[in-house]
Amino acid sequence: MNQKCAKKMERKLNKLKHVVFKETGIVCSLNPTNNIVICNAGLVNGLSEETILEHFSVYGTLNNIVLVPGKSCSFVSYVELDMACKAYEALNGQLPIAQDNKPVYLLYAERLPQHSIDSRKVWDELPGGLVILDDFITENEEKLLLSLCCFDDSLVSQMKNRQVRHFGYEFRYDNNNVDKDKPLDEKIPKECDFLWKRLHENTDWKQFVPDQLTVNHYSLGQGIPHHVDTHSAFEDPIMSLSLNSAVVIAFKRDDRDICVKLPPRSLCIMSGETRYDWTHGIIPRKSDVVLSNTGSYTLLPRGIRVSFTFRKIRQGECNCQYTRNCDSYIRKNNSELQIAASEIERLHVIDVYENIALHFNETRNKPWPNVLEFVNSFDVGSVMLDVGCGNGKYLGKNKHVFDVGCDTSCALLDVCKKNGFETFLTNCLQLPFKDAVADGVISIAVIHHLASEERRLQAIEEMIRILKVDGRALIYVWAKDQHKNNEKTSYIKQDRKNRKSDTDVVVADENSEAPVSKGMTLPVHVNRTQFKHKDVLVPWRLKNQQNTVEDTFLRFYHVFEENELSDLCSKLENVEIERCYYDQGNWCVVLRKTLIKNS
Ligand SMILES: O=C(O)CCC(=O)C(=O)O
Ligand SMILES: [Fe+2]
Ligand SMILES: [Zn+2]
Repeated sequence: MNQKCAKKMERKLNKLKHVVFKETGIVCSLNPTNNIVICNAGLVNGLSEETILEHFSVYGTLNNIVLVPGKSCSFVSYVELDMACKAYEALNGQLPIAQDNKPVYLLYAERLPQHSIDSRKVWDELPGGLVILDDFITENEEKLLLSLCCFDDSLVSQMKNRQVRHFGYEFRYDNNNVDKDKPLDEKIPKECDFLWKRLHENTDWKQFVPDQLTVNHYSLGQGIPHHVDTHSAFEDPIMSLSLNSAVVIAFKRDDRDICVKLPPRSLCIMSGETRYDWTHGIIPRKSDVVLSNTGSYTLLPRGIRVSFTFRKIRQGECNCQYTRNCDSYIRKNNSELQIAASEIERLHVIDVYENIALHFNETRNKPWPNVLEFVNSFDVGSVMLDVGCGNGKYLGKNKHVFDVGCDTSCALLDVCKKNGFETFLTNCLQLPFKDAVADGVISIAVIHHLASEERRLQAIEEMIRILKVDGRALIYVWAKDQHKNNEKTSYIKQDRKNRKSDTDVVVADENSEAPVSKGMTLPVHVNRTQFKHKDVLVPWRLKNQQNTVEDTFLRFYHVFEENELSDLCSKLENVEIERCYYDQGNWCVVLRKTLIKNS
């Protein structure tokens, strides 16, 4: 390096030193230690453990890799000082792994950040009901099984997706189910029978004999997206035999992510909690990062992997206790909801708001900026309707428009009236207006209280009906995902200490249910936690002036998945979705009314 370059590098590193300190609180310098800081590449620029390991393990054994969420720096730690020095000399200012293929800049650090990467990603603890039996079969048996079903390798490697073959019954990926009345001619090969004898002799699974087999053939770089094997399709357990190559499979539940190495010839038994409540998936990549027994990170290259997944077809519906991923439970609830929808809305929405109106009013006075911006975007003289206006938080905000609110709660409309707003009483399913009279409609946190998809669609249809062509509507609904982009929403973040009003404290246990109508029950959501179900009862603890709890009410909510709201809106022929976004734990759309397309 000439002197000019050296000066430039020094200035660059000095600047980055401050950036790293600001981002992580870690002091770094040019004094060699075992820990190297990659100052300008991290999770935000798409750097992965795998890439780090690929380039840095060339110089020695790593005992830690730390990627900090949301940051553009990362850390690598070597077991020996001279390894770190060698890597530093070779890679500083050279290695183009940062964004735009710019070289990485390196410094040394005294310590690593406390909160490492994915501190959620764990290796030592298996989810409940997961068992891995190493060396379940011998190498000869592995060869025999591999020979049972040939995939043409030259053909396979050109395909984007893994190759799949079914025996006994076909698993259809279009509807995630099996045709139970259409068994295949090709049964599970007899050559597999020794597996069950061995299983019965060596484990507590004394009865299990599968009647369905899926063979997955993964070429290099292929994986399988996270999923739960459909509850109603297969019994418990599910067993997967790994052949030819090891792979890392991940199990996820809530914000936990457990990585498990499946060596070749091992049998992975997924039962109970693992089979029903955790998703499993294999990231598509060519190698995996594994934590060895000695605590060092190594790169485990993958080869072609074939897995034999054995299952037993379930007759009838599933009635497991793990309801969130249970298609049987969801289907039953949905059909019951269809029938009972209007009654549930009356008991668990309309009556509840009538009862909690005054208390609700005290807790709802801060308008959301994006809604205000929408309201303020209308011209002088525009006609605007707030469907489900509640206490009138968004009425009278734009002084140049003529705005009217409507709601099902007389008590909330009284609050509006006291503030001098125009309102009327109505249900959002039928708006008492002629077609095409309004320039704008807002409906904030309303249609998630409707208990069937048909009714939610009907409410949107009504809003569009009363809009003039080119009129715009803004709709907000509560999102099922309250952890979007790794940020918890204020709903999740608010804990007891900094909560202004103590209305939403935890009153439900995990998995508790409450009756709603005609023998039907719905899950009761635990406040301030992620949603487990889409149709839930959310507790409201009613407090009096003295701030003591008088009663608990359960409000019905249908919380929305990503894209669910926009998919629903797309069903209407005369709307264009102008914008779709996530705001304060809600999914939001801006719609524009159009003429009916091609008519
Ligand atoms: O390849 C594996 O081990 C898992 C396959 C799997 O999860 C499935 O086919 O449902
Ligand atoms: Fe699976
Ligand atoms: Zn189930």
